[in-house]
Amino acid sequence: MTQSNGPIKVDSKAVSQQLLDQYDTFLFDCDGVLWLGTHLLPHIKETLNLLLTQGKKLYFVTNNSTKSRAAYAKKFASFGIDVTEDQIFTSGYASALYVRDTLKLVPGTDKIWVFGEEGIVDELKLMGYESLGCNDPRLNEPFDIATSPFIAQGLDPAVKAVIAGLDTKVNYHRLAITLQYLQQPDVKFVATNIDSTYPNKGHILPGAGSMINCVAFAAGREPAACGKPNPNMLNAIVTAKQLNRSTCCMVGDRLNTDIRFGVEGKLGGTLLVLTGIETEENALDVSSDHPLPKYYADKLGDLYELLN
Ligand SMILES: O=C(O)[C@H](O)[C@H](O)COP(=O)(O)O
Ligand SMILES: [Mg+2]
Repeated sequence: MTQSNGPIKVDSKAVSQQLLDQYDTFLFDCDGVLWLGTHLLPHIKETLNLLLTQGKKLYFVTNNSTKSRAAYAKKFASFGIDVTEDQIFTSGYASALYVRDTLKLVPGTDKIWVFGEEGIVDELKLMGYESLGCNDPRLNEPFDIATSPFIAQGLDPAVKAVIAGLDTKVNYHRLAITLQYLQQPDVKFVATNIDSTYPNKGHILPGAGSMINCVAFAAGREPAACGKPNPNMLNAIVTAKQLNRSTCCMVGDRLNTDIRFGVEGKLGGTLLVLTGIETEENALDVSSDHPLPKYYADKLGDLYELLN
């Protein structure tokens, strides 16, 4: 059933075709839209192929910073989906761009402390930056102020920024040393993204924002958050790919990141899918603090199923 005022549900062949006809470019969120962890959602491959056969351009815009763009290309390949690195944008990449283009840190001289995973380190490395923290095995040791090498050796004065993101190895040692850097007033504080939760198969798990808030609260500081809905991330994509915003559609599973990104970024359309974070009730809640999508669907694969 479609709504006359508010989001239109993609629940018929006509609406599915109407949606496809309006846009020449689709920006896809990944977690909760394409997959849940290592589980590919139904008819994703078929939907992407359908769009390609209709001549659409496809880009993938994820707030998940745990993998680099190169690692994501491999993840797509593992599902038998042919996506190249230059179609992928991550919040880790957006954070590295921020360090280089806004903070203007000097590669080879300035270092970055990473409270997060490899995806951030790899993107920084491509820009010539050395990072500390992340998966340094010494951080896996239980924290003891008397024995922590990070406390004993003191802070590295070359560290000029902390980048914080989703860290599935989070522990007190990582939190404690990250806080030491954040107590330095000249060390900038960068967050990959603000997602409070992360959808996996059958479970909603703590997201990057929940971990970042822990160190932000301890430090009494507010980070610059680089992923969706930050317009700088969209500007970077629009410029790199020379996109016409009015013919782009953002597809996501979260209102306060994906749909806000599309609406405030003045993209022609937004499609919310219900395979991740949001429910149908949220999608239709006109009293919501967040912008509502133009369209919503139970799942992305419905675009394909309704047309076949
Ligand atoms: O907490 C996180 O980092 C996010 O919940 C998650 O990984 C977001 O990924 P996206 O849905 O943007 O692909
Ligand atoms: Mg998502």
